[in-house]
Amino acid sequence: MTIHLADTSGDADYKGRIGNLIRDARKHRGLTQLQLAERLGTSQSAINRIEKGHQNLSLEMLARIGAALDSEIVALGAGPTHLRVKGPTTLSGSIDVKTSKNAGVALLCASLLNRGRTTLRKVARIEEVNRLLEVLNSLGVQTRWINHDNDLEIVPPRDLDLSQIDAAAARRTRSVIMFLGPLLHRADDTFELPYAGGCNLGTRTVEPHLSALRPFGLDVKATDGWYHAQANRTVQPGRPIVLTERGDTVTENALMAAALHPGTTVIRNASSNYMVQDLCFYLQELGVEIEGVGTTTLTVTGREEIDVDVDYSPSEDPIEAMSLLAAAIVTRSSITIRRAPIEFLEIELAMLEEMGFRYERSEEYVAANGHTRLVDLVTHPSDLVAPRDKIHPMPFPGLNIDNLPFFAVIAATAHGQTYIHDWVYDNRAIYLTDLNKLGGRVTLLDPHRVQIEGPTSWTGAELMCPPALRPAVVVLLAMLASKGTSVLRGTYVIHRGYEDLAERLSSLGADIETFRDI
Ligand SMILES: CC(=O)N[C@H]1[C@@H](OP(=O)(O)OP(=O)(O)OC[C@H]2O[C@@H](n3ccc(=O)[nH]c3=O)[C@H](O)[C@@H]2O)O[C@H](CO)[C@@H](O)[C@@H]1O
Ligand SMILES: C=C(OP(=O)(O)O)C(=O)O
Repeated sequence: MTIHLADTSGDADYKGRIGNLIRDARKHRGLTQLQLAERLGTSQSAINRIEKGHQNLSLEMLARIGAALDSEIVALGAGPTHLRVKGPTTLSGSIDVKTSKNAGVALLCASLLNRGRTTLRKVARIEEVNRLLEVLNSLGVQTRWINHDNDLEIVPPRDLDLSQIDAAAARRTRSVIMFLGPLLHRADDTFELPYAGGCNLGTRTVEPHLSALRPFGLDVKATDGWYHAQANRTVQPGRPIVLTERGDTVTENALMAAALHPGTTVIRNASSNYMVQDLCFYLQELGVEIEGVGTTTLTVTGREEIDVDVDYSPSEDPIEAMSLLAAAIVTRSSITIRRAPIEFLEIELAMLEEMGFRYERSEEYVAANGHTRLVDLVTHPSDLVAPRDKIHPMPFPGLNIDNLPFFAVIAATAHGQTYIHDWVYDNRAIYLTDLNKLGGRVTLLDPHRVQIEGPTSWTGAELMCPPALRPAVVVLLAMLASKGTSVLRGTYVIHRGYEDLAERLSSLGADIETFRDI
């Protein structure tokens, strides 16, 4: 993938300017061209060409140069990125599923419980994680990517300082709400957090979080864009905490509050979803006792203080695995999806089988967290038919709500009419009608239900990313199957949850270019 220009100054001029920046940064670091080449595993003549502006540079190479020179100037952070997709594509080859966004963000929040060093292995290097790292850094937490495997080291300070919190970063992610559980124990009696942000999926209540934390003595009022929290540490849960919704992050907040509460807490109607399980396994490594992992009743015996150097490997992302399955299905491709967390995909695969999807799966093996069952999946081009019944999500072990949008693009390739019922989010189904701009026939019956008529003859078009992660990826996948050139603008929303998705699809044979307006 190559950076292209949308301005009039010309490609050569742009490459020359980048080359100058790299030369200046190298000199500033006191390195010779040869020394920089050695750091990058390339030749001195390649560095010479880059500095002279005679070399096309991939974003990955620019990132590596930035890391080698410890220099922001080649990070090219400014301006939105867009994708240009040429189709239709047939994919081939193998791809590994990366670790999940949702476990990643939960574990970053949970690291605040620990006074010791947390090392997280192969963390998804995505914008959602970057925003949380910015917030953690602003509290005085030291974080460091320690190698090219995306292993991340987190060292909290003795005392957290919330006075300089990076509110701008915090407001771009909803996950910051999971700071409440740890901060209840680690902050002053009175503290403030900026309102949580994230994708535009309609109203997402925070009330279940507040009522789950109230039994631990946390009282939160929301005014002027801030949560004003008051912790009364003499209050302890006297009876089981019954969640009113089986939410993932609310369960995680309750777990984190319970982890530093030295008594035993019972959490009922807990989510047993994948990210909650990863959090439980991490907390167990910290010495917190948890019974019932994978069920809806969690019994947690916390600790007065946690000060452990811990090493944990979050598991692979079922939503990324589903995204890759959808990519294979809509492009009628045979690919191998390695490291798919099968226990969180079983219902999705059963539904796909009912629609006529053909695939093979390997023997199961265990993820690096020592618990989650993985398989390799080999997809085959399949003629799909619409399912007889509606497709709808349920809390785990149901069809995952974040996987539901992928069934829209899959249904659009199937013969017949498919109904999809998203009872969870007020706004997400609406964005699925963006598929119509590429030739889809998606009818919004009401804000929660769509009817999809297939099969579709996809045609390339230019559109903005819908302001929601999964629908944006769904549009990108339809573009892979679309005839001609498509442009997808403003892809931050995709980078929020996927690491190098365009590059990785390109490595399977997709024709995708990233470009910016500068
Ligand atoms: C960082 C993270 O882990 N994010 C996930 C988490 O967000 P998170 O846990 O923040 O999800 P929310 O609490 O916002 O719940 C999502 C929506 O579902 C509704 N709801 C949820 C549970 C329930 O039993 N009844 C009910 O009505 C909520 O009111 C809300 O409208 O869970 C969502 C639902 O699985 C996923 O889409 C998100 O990817
Ligand atoms: C809705 C999602 O996540 P978040 O909770 O980060 O908005 C998602 O992953 O699709």
